[in-house]
Amino acid sequence: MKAPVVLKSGKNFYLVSEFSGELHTHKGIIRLEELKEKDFGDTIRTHLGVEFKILPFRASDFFRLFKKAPTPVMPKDIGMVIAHAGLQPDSLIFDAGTGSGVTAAYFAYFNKYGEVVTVEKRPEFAKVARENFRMAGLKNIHQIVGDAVSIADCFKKEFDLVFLDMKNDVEMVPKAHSMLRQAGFLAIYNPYIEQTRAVYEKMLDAGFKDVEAFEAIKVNLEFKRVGTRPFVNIFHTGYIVMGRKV
Ligand SMILES: C[S@@+](CC[C@H](N)C(=O)[O-])C[C@H]1O[C@@H](n2cnc3c(N)ncnc32)[C@H](O)[C@@H]1O
Repeated sequence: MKAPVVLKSGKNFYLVSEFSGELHTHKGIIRLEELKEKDFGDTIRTHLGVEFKILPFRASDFFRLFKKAPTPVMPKDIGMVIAHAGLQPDSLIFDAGTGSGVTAAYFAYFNKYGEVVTVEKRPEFAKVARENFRMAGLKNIHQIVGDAVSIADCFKKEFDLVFLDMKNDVEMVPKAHSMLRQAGFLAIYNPYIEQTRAVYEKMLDAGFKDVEAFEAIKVNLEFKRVGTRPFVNIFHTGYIVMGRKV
């Protein structure tokens, strides 16, 4: 078994990047050298005797265990974009801004034979994302540090999907139209309604078709002895506007 691995006890998860030193958890200290003799599915104990299950680091852990710089997009929203765009695994994707790299990582993971170009203007965030991509073993991501608005001019009509989660997204809309191949999709994520309306209108102006604005709300079910009811951890994350170049 090789690093990285995930240690799980109840609802607590830890990402371990090397099998040396100590991991201080809120349930006690784990000597990481002991992991060298273990396999996935085994358990390891803290000095207080609490067991942690050893699991592989998978895409389902990206959102939970990536180091966070700016707030990442949640899997429920990324999943909507991937399905709505009918993403094929050999696509060319433009992602701006990179932020913590969660969106770019999911795009790269589900785009095994393709490439992701991700652009971030703040070098310190790009560094966090780079480390996340390395931990996740993702090799099909190309990082650019700079302003996506000017970098967009360097690309031709070659992208299958452009995803924007950044400032100046309205300004990016016509540029995204030029960068997309025929039948390619633009998806824009925004936490606020005013900005969502602005990009929606700009997408219509720029010639995008089938433009839709929506929100994905995840409602969990709580099963109790007295009955079952819905509960929502986080009600609102962001609005997504999607349109197609046809
Ligand atoms: C909310 S974060 C993106 C989170 C990312 N989608 C994720 O899932 O981890 C927005 C990022 O856009 C970057 N940004 C804002 N304007 C930008 C621009 N014009 N060019 C490149 N990056 C930009 C910010 O620095 C920030 O890191």
